[in-house]
Amino acid sequence: MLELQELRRVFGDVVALDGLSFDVRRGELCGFLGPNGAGKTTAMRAVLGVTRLDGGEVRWDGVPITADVRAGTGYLPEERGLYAKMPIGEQLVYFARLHGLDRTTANARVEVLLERLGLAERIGDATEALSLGNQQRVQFAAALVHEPELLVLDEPFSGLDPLAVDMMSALLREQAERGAAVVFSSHQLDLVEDLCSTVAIVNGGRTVLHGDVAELKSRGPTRLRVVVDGPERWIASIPPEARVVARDGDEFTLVLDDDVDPVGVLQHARQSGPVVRMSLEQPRLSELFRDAVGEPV
Ligand SMILES: Nc1ncnc2c1ncn2[C@@H]1O[C@H](COP(=O)(O)OP(=O)(O)OP(=O)(O)O)[C@@H](O)[C@H]1O
Repeated sequence: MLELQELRRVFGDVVALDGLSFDVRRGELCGFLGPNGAGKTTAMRAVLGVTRLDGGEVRWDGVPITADVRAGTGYLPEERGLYAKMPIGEQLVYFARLHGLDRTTANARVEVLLERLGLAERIGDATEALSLGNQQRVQFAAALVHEPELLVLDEPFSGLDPLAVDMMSALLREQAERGAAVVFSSHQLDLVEDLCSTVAIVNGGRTVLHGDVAELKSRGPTRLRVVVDGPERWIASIPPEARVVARDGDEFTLVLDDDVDPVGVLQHARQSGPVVRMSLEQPRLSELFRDAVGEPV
């Protein structure tokens, strides 16, 4: 398991990490979220030892992370780095070999990965001949070609088309399923909600929400979606414990305080006119994010 414990990093007047803590277990796919400047890149760089810490500790399997573990980690850095002139297949085999794979295994892995990422035809092309999105696919392949136990990816999905997002999502899921601890930063909250088992949300260098996605959603406030025929009279008398957070024509979304009985709210609505449709819903991750961070993404 990867543990970030009370990480602290200061750049001049800026406190980039202010006691940031969370952990990622093997088999877990963790979305690392936070507004711009929240400290995600700095924290990931600290995990890899690319930036030093002013306090706190990164641990792997219960002990301070070693240079060997760092060297074996699959890392997609913010500043992407591929050899511009080298054919992508050769390059990936080279990275795999650096991580100790024999040539046959390296070749086989690279072939499969390029196929899975829709780049099989481009195996002999130089990086610089590829579009930026395709270069990113190659960079992504470079991070996981050696099947690392720990994968740390800085915004792997940014700027990718939906097909690439699907391909990379499937590969990331498989990495976690084979037992790797996977953490990646993203601003794509719906994608993270679908893909990740856990999330860590940071703001101002501190963790403001961390845990299992399903559990966090179930703990969030209940939402009631109601379609009422002729709702004007009802709206005027909705109790303050049931706040209308969205309206689309006759469809209302209400957030209910914990102690409010949705049935009571419904009965109240029925007195104003026929209720055409109603459903109880859990909050979206984007709402939990906004609540935790206190501002829009
Ligand atoms: N090398 C540096 N020198 C000075 N300040 C830095 C440096 N690196 C990061 N910072 C500052 O630390 C804070 C955290 O930055 P960081 O890049 O970790 O945020 P982030 O969460 O990755 O943001 P984004 O979502 O925009 O990528 C910011 O205020 C940033 O300006």
